[in-house]
Amino acid sequence: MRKGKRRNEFETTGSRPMYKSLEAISNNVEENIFWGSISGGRDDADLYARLIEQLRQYGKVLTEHVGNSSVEEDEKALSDKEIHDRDMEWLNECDYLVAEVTQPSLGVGYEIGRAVDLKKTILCLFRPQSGKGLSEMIRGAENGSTFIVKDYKESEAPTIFKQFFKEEL
Ligand SMILES: O=c1[nH]c(=O)n([C@H]2C[C@H](O)[C@@H](COP(=O)(O)O)O2)cc1CO
Repeated sequence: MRKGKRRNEFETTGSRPMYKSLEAISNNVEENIFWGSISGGRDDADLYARLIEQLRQYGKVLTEHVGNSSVEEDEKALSDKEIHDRDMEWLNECDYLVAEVTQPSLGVGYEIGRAVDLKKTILCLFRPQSGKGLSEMIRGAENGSTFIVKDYKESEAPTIFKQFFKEEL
């Protein structure tokens, strides 16, 4: 697990931030978030599910629904406001954020902006082989510490996650 140096300003070594869920505090688990396109297009949904599976090694993934093939149907049970407010609550609770940004998504872009504002630690993953381009507003936010952008192939994801969670990226 990652140690102190990239912790956001609300966290201090040895104590849990106040906004974490009681479950996470009592079980002493990291809570992480995975983001990927939903309304923006589901072409990469199977990839999201595989990445989420890998992320489970590093703590609880609060947003597992992003990889579910039935997510659009499932989320119909909630209002837009409920989805937004739930996701913002998870954002407040979480330790680290991973966004697959190859498929452009307004929601993912919005969430990344909110996460930056909350001084969270963010990893954005982009696949150049897709032939798509990544927004300069994402690539240009890279700071080598709390906002990491990695061009990758799926086969490289395990190593990238290992390095990210060990603070070696
Ligand atoms: O039903 C939803 N549930 C949900 O959690 N989201 C969040 C999680 C995703 O990372 C992100 C996707 O945004 P978009 O739908 O604009 O592609 O927004 C988005 C939607 C649909 O907009």
